[in-house]
Amino acid sequence: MLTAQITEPESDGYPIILPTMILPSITKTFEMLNDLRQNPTTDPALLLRYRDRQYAAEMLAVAIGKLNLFTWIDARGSVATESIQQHFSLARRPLDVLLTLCRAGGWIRTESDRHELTALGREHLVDHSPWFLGPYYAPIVDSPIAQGCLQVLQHDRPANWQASEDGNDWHASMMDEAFAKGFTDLMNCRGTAMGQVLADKTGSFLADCKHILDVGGGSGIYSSTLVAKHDHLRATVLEQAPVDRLTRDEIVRHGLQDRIDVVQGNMFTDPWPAVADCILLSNVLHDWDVPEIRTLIQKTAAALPSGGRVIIHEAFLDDDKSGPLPVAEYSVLLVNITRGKCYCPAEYGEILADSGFDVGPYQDTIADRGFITAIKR
Ligand SMILES: C[S@@+](CC[C@H](N)C(=O)[O-])C[C@H]1O[C@@H](n2cnc3c(N)ncnc32)[C@H](O)[C@@H]1O
Repeated sequence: MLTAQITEPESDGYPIILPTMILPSITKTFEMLNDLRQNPTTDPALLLRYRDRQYAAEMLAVAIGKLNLFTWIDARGSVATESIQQHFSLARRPLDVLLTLCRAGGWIRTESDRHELTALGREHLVDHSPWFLGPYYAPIVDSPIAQGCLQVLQHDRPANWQASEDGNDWHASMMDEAFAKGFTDLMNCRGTAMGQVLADKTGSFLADCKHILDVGGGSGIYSSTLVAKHDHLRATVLEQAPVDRLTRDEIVRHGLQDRIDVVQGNMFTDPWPAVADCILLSNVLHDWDVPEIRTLIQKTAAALPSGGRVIIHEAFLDDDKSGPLPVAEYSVLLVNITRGKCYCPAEYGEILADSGFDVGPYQDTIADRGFITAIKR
């Protein structure tokens, strides 16, 4: 990206760009691109939300137009999750995501695992109400994304939208070089500002740490922002092929190859490098279901010394799973393209505690993301 320096407006209202001013300005732009210590001054949350909420309307359309879920709940007054699951033959993971979306949207409320409609849900989502809005969603109820939502709800299998053309899910698609490049770029651009804020907010937690292991680190952007802001840190990124090659290129682009190395490996089946006193799991656990999360957290515990630290960074639900709405919407995207969904701090906290960690409080970072920390006992 090249920019030219723009001078103060002249009397005719147009700025004058002098050739001699262009070179220092270009240099400044490249310096800014490489200076990972410089945070943006604005909040990109809405720009990310438009993209992150992409599946939510279709999931609601399916709940109204294919299941008639709200009319069914209303006829029963209140229902348990298991009754919904059995009656509609739905899988546990996507049903949890759908119910979270419904609570966050304010259409149902849940107490002791029993769900009932709110006034908003009863007036606008029940098919015999005079204010029923079902027909408003009819045009999208058979769209490819809606069909994918229905498939996930019924079969718990990610649909293939946003994966490669051959119908692989996201995980299999990441083995393809071209797909992996596009998706790693996507995560990298999102990670710059998020990584900078994460680095700011974890400063005191990392004060006594020396080496971070960034598991499933993608482009390595979080390692890069952490070491850029904290001079005492080094990092190792553990990534699978072919992403690991992209990771190396990105780290060289930032000039951080002397402080960050990259190890190629499968985080589930290969041993993790025993180098770290802190492990970062950024946007990794939310790609997986609970058994895989338990495995990754147990491997985290095994790779750390006593007193070792862990940071889980991603988009978190509130512990009662009634919001925040942007995260509930993002969870619909994740349940459709990965084997995971968004979780709350309490869910990870329980697994961390079982695996020998003392768990710290949740903290926000930027754009609906945040992190929890834990220290190995
Ligand atoms: C959603 S991305 C997160 C990337 C980065 N940590 C971030 O926060 O942007 C998940 C990453 O996990 C990596 N991954 C998935 N399965 C893996 C495996 N079995 N072993 C190593 N890495 C894996 C993917 O290649 C991908 O880069």
